Amino acid sequence: METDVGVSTSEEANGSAAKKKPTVVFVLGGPGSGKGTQCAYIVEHFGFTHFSAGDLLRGEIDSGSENGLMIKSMMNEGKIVPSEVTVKLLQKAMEESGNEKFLIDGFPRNDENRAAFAAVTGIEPAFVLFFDCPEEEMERRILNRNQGRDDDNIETIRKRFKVFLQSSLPVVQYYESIGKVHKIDAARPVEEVFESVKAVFTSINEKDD
Ligand SMILES: Nc1ncnc2c1ncn2[C@@H]1O[C@H](COP(=O)(O)OP(=O)(O)OP(=O)(O)O)[C@@H](O)[C@H]1O
Ligand SMILES: Nc1ccn([C@H]2C[C@H](O)[C@@H](COP(=O)(O)O)O2)c(=O)n1
Ligand SMILES: [Mg+2]
Repeated sequence: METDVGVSTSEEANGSAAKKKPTVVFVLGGPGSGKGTQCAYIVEHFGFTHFSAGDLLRGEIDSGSENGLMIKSMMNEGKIVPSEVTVKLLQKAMEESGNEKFLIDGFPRNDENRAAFAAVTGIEPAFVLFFDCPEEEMERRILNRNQGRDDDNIETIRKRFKVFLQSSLPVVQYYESIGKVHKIDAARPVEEVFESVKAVFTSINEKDD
């Protein structure tokens, strides 16, 4: 097991009673690119807590909350749920976790998500992992996933790809423009992808020492 990654700190220079802000890494990539799979490995090796925005939203549907029906119908159309809902779920999950290092998977999905998270939490990501994978490979993976997700059908998958290109890629491009993206070739076998991911976290660990 590797040591923890302490990638960002917002402690004030004078060190007076300043509260350290959590370290957040956004994990982005198209539907089926392998975000959840790689996050499980990162958790094991680097001590992060993993939150998938999609999983939190599915949990909200299952809990029978008042937003459940709206979330379900948006997800079945491959649409992005209003940021207010998703940011609240992420903030609550982080507060309750007891950890200070988070992988946030599948978020921000659009510029509204990005701005709302920054405004509500005051947190900017330490960096962004972007899993780059061709659409045909992502489609193949999703169709073989068998996790019983309502949105893993070809009609919704195509809608999700369209939303990814139109709304999510521009967010990756924004973070690229400010030098925060580590792009990973995600079309390779799981272990090979993780070697590249590990190199990113290890090099950040070393820089921090
Ligand atoms: N590198 C890989 N090579 C082959 N299959 C993979 C690879 N990574 C993940 N998979 C498989 O592809 C499917 C999708 O992976 P995963 O659920 O991690 O993707 P995701 O990016 O989280 O997708 P989504 O955005 O839909 O939640 C899973 O069945 C997983 O086992
Ligand atoms: N920030 C987010 C993340 C996810 N959703 C919705 C829309 C997605 O199609 C669906 C599934 O997400 P995944 O598990 O594939 O990451 O959840 C959203 O509206 N906003
Ligand atoms: Mg996922």
